[in-house]
Amino acid sequence: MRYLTAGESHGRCLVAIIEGMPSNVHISVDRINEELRKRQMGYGRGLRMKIESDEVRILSGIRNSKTTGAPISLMIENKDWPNWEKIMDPVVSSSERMVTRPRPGHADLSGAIKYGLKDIRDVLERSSARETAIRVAVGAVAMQLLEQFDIEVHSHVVSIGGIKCKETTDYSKCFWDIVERSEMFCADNEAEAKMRDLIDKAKAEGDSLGGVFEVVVTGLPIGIGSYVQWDRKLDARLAYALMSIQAVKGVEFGYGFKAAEMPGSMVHDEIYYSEEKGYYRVTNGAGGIEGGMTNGQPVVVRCAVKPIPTLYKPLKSVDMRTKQPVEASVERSDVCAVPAASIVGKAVVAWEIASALLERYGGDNIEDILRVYKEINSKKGY
Ligand SMILES: Cc1cc2nc3c(=O)[nH]c(=O)nc-3n(C[C@H](O)[C@H](O)[C@H](O)COP(=O)(O)O)c2cc1C
Ligand SMILES: C=C(O[C@@H]1CC(C(=O)O)=C[C@@H](OP(=O)(O)O)[C@H]1O)C(=O)O
Repeated sequence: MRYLTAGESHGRCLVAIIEGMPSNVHISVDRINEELRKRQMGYGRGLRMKIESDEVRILSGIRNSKTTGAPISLMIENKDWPNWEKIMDPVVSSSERMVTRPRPGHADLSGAIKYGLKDIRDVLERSSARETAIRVAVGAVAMQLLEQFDIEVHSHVVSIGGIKCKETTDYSKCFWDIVERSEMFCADNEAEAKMRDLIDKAKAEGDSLGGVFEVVVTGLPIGIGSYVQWDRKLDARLAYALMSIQAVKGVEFGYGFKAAEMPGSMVHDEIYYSEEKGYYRVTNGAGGIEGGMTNGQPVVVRCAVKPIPTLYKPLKSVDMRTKQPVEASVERSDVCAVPAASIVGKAVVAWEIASALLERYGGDNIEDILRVYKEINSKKGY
């Protein structure tokens, strides 16, 4: 499967085209909108989230709530568009609110130089994480394919600005209920309260914060992904997808960077076999992936998100018109978007897992794929 997105942050809308989705998969629009709603949540977001109330419109490829096998096109309208219509007009030129003071940490400076753009607006409009709204819609379609196989994708906030949640490896349904009830997607109320205070402090000081989120995929069979070619390794594909999220600066699986400090005897997950379970493990240091393939354990991947680049107390910059020292531009911004990023993470992981699953079990319609899937996975051992 593949998809592309288009659209500017303050343009009319965002769109995506999905290609290669099998037919007869039941798709609930409410389920997509639920993910879109969650992406808008999280303490620390700016005023833009009060303007937007994202809802997907399905333009093609789904009829009577089922995929037809044809390309699926999705659209989300920007409610902010009427406020930007003059500035963003595709035909009539406007020099209103030109941006010439690049923000350190954003795409502004390199983007303007690379594309030869005088107005940084032409960079920020597309580099903006507004684009992640449509990626979440795409991911919510992939999640509904995975649900046919009882594969679930979840995410939660692990830390913000250095404040960490209690560690957990309990990925039972009840854990997810707790996370879903929290505005910050954090399962630790005490930590969440401290995170909110820290966000208030950063906001008052004109600063911003980053953090860490974790995505967990449960219900996976052995053998999704492959070791035979570099670009088919599932961990590599997931890392690529996650690193493509605006502000994600690090990815680790299982014990991740900690494994580099531990002996092999404590890192690797010993192998057991029983008639009832087949091959199984009792630990998950590998984060569910060995040799670029799922090993039957939950996939556990964490992402480091850097602090938001736009600061209300701006950093030093240079005006690209005059080359004089100035303060970086600031229009409006989030202070912290780690909870939102965790929902985007969940979406891109769902997409990669769904794509790799289809490569493993093939088929043009969901019934054929499920038949092959059940036949292969009914064998407990080899
Ligand atoms: C959900 C989300 C919301 C974001 N909101 C903002 C924001 O309000 N202001 C800002 O400067 N950056 C924001 N960012 C981060 C920038 O988009 C990102 O840092 C920028 O595109 C540069 O890309 P890079 O950080 O991956 O190098 C956000 C990121 C995410 C994931
Ligand atoms: C619009 C979204 O996030 C935006 C991401 C973003 C950036 O630079 O990445 C900058 C801000 O844009 P604006 O200046 O319009 O407020 C955020 O609000 C969104 O997440 O839907």
